Amino acid sequence: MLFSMNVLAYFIVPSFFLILITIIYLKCLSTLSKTHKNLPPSPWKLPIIGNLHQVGKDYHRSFLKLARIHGPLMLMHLGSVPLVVVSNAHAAEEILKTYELAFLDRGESHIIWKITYGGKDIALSNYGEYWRRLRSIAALHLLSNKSVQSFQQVREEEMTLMLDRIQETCGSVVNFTKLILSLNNDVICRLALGRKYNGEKFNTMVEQFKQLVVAFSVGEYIPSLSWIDTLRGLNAKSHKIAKEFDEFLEDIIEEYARRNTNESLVSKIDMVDRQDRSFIDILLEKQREDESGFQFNRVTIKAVILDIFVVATDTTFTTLEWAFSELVKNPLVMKTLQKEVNLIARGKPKITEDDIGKLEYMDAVVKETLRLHVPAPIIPRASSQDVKIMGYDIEAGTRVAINAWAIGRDPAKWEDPEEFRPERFLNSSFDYKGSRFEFIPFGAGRRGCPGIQFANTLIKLALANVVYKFDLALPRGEICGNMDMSETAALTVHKLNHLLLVATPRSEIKLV
Ligand code: HEM
Repeated sequence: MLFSMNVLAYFIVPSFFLILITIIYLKCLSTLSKTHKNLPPSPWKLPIIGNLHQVGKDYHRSFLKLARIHGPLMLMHLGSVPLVVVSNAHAAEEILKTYELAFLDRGESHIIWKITYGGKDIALSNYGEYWRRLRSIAALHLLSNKSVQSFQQVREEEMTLMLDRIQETCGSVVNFTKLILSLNNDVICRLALGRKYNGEKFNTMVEQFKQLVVAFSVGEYIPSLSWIDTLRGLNAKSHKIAKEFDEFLEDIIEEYARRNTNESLVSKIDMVDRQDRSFIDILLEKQREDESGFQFNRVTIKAVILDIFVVATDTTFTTLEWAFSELVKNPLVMKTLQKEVNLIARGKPKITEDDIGKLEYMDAVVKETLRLHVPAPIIPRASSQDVKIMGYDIEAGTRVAINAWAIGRDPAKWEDPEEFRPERFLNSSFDYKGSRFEFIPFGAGRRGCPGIQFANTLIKLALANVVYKFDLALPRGEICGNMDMSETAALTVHKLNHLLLVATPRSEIKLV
């Protein structure tokens, strides 16, 4: 007993204090080194929730409001998650170009990961070999110029259907929002899945999926409170939607796989040469061909299709909706565009895809729409290493939100930024790829959008043909200048209220 008391007195107690002092010392050292870091300016924050209370539903606006006080590179804390918000072209250039390699990840997001097979798609997978392989398959075989051209017939057929629907309204009110939405969905379904899916069940499934992508998850920012998500039913809901989508895609892929197995070798060769193969056809073929050991399985195919479906439909649809709205709101712009389209069409019944490249003013109208109504207001990235940006330390694992919406209307770069003036893009060096960082609707660099050509072709084809064939006006003689342009933030920034227009066929005289 005496011996054990001695051991306690001479060894254990001093050792315990020694360990305690070492821990405290190391903790102090790490805090000291952290505080010695030159972190970007931050808004004040509350315990546990950090800056969450300062971010509204239209987060791009909340971020800009705070950036006006704290600067173009601002560090926030959403719960326990550090987030750097980038709000001007110079800071965006540092992230997307100068130190691009440090910012090629997306960061992991609970709910989205659950419904996208754990980030196995192109848009969410972190930078690395898996992403590189997927991205190159998409760029070379799904979204290349050649591939986009091969779907010309699908686009033109769907566009003709839309024009016929407008024609049938005989000058009464048309819901343009619904028209554009169905044009987009039908084109993308036919390209990605091989046929149209637009029944009530399918539309609800897509809508619920999009809502989940932007659903606020408490557990994501405050892990200790993740039980709230379970209580709110968010986890169950995401599980249900993921399962529904998975079964839907699984059935389609299985149908394709069965069909391919039954086909003779000759018809398989025919398939490769066919111009209208769907993305599933192409992906299954890439899976069969792959001998590199690349992890290309059913899940990969489903994730890629899901990706394209979600990113392609909403962004392209939103751009068209805003473009038509701005054209109606600005009659002079509409007139100039109609003049250009008439000149190129020379009385032909329709504008074709071959005409589109000649429409310079149209290009400026699309760019101005994307500047003022950038569909994806925030470009998400994450840092994979410690790096210094504009003299500030950004730690590895920090999420980054590039506020493309704020950058597109920065008065330091744009004269009268709130005005819709396509002329500012005429004879300018702006392209869609983000070579000038005050205009980055498609992001920039290695992770920039691979769907630019795909989106642009459909947007310009639809715009050109509608304004060529119809004069558009607001219903009940409403005045264009007072047009409702309120926004709502969902997966992308939409018009809050549907776009209702009256379309009058243009007379033959006006078309030549
Ligand atoms: C107006 C239409 C569109 C806009 C404004 C848009 C915008 C964007 C933006 C901002 C990004 C992130 C870029 C970055 O991190 O630098 C992105 C990524 C992506 N977009 Fe688009 N997009 C559009 C249409 C499309 C279409 C039609 C497709 C496919 C058919 C598509 C496929 C993708 C994919 C796969 C990615 C992920 C790229 C990666 O992470 O490597 N997008 N898009």
